[in-house]
Amino acid sequence: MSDRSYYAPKGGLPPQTQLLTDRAMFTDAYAVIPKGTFSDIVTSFLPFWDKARFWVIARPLSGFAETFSQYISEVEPGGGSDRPEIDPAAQSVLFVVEGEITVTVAGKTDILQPGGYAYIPAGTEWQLWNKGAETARFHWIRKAYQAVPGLDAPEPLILSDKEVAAVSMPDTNGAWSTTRFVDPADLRHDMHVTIVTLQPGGVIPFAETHVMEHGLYVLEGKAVYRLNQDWVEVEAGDFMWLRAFCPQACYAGGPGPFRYLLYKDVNRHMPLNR
Ligand SMILES: NC(=O)N[C@H](N)C(=O)O
Repeated sequence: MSDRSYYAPKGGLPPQTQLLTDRAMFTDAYAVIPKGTFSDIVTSFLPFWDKARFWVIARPLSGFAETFSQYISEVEPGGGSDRPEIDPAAQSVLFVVEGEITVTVAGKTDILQPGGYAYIPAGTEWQLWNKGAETARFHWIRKAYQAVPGLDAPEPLILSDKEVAAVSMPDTNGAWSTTRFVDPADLRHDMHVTIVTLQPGGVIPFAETHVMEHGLYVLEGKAVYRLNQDWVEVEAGDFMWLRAFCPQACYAGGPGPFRYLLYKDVNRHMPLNR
């Protein structure tokens, strides 16, 4: 551990006069972790990382029903890791929101800036360092890869949201669109991380109720989101975790686009009880 002061909480709490707990929610069907709650005292540190801290915003809870973990990751200049992952079963998606990270995946190095996306297959050697002058912030989403006999493992991907066209959802005339980093027809993948964009006034017009679990991190804008039987106001910086079959819909009520990073488990059979 090079610099111990980095690992101490720096303060950064809301003032004693302010109560920000009203929007945080944890229910059987969903959780809302609003941005005001990502304070210094709720961070995690991880083995083999330097000058890095993580807000764990999703993790498998029951050990069976939930599929993924998601971290908001913060790496100071000069920080990073030569051994970021310790679980050979874990595949990862990285998505940069601030600053710049240098990522080497299977010996190939790329620099990712805001909007940068990396898919790192399970069992792949990778390294990540912040060689820039600013603190870097990125999402790190991990899922145990479900291999299927007869299907090859997917290869690494490095992309940016600027080079992937958003595709309008059917019959919405662009009011609701999705940016897909992975071809939905590529069944080697068992998780998708996409960007969903709703234009002002755009809606998800019915309560989607499906087996896929979600992590939703709001990148931009404001909306009211239907989570199970509740309508919840959300804005940029908030996180929502939705269990399988949690009904969900949305109304983008802010003056600008509403965009979120969406995790979804896909393309696999469900385990059966024997
Ligand atoms: N809440 C969502 O954005 N859900 C997506 N339509 C989805 O499940 O793909």
